[in-house]
Amino acid sequence: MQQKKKNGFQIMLELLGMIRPLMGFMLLAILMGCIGNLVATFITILGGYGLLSVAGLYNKLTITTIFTVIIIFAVIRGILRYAEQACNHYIAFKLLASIRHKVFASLRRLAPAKLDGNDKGNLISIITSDIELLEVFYAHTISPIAIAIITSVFMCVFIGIIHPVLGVVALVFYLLIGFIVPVLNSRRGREKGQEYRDSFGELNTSVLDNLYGLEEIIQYGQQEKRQSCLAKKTESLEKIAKELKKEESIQKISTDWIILFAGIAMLGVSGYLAGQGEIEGGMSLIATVAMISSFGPTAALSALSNNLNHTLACGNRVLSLLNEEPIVLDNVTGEEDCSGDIICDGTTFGYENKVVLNNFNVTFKENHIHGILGKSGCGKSTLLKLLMRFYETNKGTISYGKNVVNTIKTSSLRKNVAYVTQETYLFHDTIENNIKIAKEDATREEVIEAAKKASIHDFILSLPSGYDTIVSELGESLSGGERQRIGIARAFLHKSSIIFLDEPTSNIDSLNEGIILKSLEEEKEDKTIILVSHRKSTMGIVDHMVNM
Ligand SMILES: Nc1ncnc2c1ncn2[C@@H]1O[C@H](COP(=O)(O)OP(=O)(O)OP(=O)(O)O)[C@@H](O)[C@H]1O
Repeated sequence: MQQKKKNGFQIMLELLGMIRPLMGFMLLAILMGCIGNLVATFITILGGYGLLSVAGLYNKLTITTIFTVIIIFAVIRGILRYAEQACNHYIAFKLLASIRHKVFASLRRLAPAKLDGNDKGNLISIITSDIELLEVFYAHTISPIAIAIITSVFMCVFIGIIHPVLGVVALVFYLLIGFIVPVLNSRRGREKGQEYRDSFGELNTSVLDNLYGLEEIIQYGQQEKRQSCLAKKTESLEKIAKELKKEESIQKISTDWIILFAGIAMLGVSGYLAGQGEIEGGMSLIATVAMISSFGPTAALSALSNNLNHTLACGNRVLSLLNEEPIVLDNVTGEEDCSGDIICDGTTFGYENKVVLNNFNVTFKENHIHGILGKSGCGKSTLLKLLMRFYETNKGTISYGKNVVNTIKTSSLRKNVAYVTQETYLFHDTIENNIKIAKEDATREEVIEAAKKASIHDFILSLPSGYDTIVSELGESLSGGERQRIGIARAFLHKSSIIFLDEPTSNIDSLNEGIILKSLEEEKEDKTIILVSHRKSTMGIVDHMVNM
């Protein structure tokens, strides 16, 4: 899957676009955050006024009033903080659920062609951890940015009322901490953030690869090599994580240092202004306290830039998946009729730059059994995939009767064609449900009838719970031939007028093969069957042979 190069701002805008339905909650969170943070700042400022009052330098409010207001502010701060966080998390988890739906819909749209050969580990890390990390963006990024801007403007005005020069000093430091440090920091760490997410996906792919190939690894003594390969990937991930942590430390140290310097600068400038008689001496203390105590939101913004690289890299991977264009678009309004001969007319097709079929012509007559022979890799399975419209031809046409395949409604095509692939995948469910995925409303009798035709009924009855046996309980103990026969039972149950079978009997003994072939022959009266096989015995039943 191709990831588009986008800058952080573009990614943020796209992620923000998704928040529209929950805008009310977001504004509420920002409002509560602003009031909460200002209240927290004013607790310290009021403390400053309290000190001045005790020293006899301030007399507009009594110390009791100041103390009472501080307590009220503290309670308000607690309530608002809780409500703000609740609001942000409500938005984040609602959005994560909706993004997950969109990602699954997108995978459905892209399957099978775009997902063919795609590294599944990477997809898994997008679906799980990348989406999960977007929580940071929705719950801990958007409102802090807005809160930092609003509270900083408010504090600049407050300090500016004491003296405009002090307002400008405050503005300079807010900009330094809330804008310049995060921008520089995220610029340094952007590539690293993307690199970290990509390496994480690669590690997932490797782990999956090793788990699937466990037997081959043991058989050919590849354990050490594979282990060292995994260790290398883990080490490189750790290296990137360390570098990101280093950037984070630099950011933290520089922010703390600037806050300290801001306090000193404010004290110096306000002290100078007090010395010049421009402001009262006590106001110098208030301006300094206001400056130091108001850095919470801007400092949080600065700290955000560490995670922002990670978050935006995740956002980019999720958005790339959502925006990916499928190779074949489903036809939702087309023809329903798939009856008639299946005709390939000048069919030409290639994967990327590799031509597999070149001007291929054939007619598969209706209600006949057709065999396809050809050396390995010549394109037999590819032809079946084209007939299923998993891919589209580059030139020439494929038609079912009078209808060209891409004018046929995709759901009709799927309903009218049963396709047994070389690998039958069994889901973690009962044997019955595994067969019933071909026809969800099938009765037990229909399932048994299909299983008998596929010569798997007796085997199923020999299992501890028969048709109710859970496949995962059997683990790997189902043989290749048993899996294949379950796949064939699905095709019989599907009750479609067309059946494509790709090497259906490659793992099946001749006795069971005989039963299946006999069942297929019985079906041919009203079915078009296309069989790909290297086995002479299987080809014995075909009416028409195509040599590719
Ligand atoms: N998704 C894909 N992307 C790129 N190349 C592919 C893809 N699928 C198959 N191929 C290539 O296309 C060619 C035809 O593959 P195909 O599976 O159709 O052959 P086949 O005749 O069915 O082989 P076999 O008899 O071994 O099953 C092969 O060279 C294969 O490597």
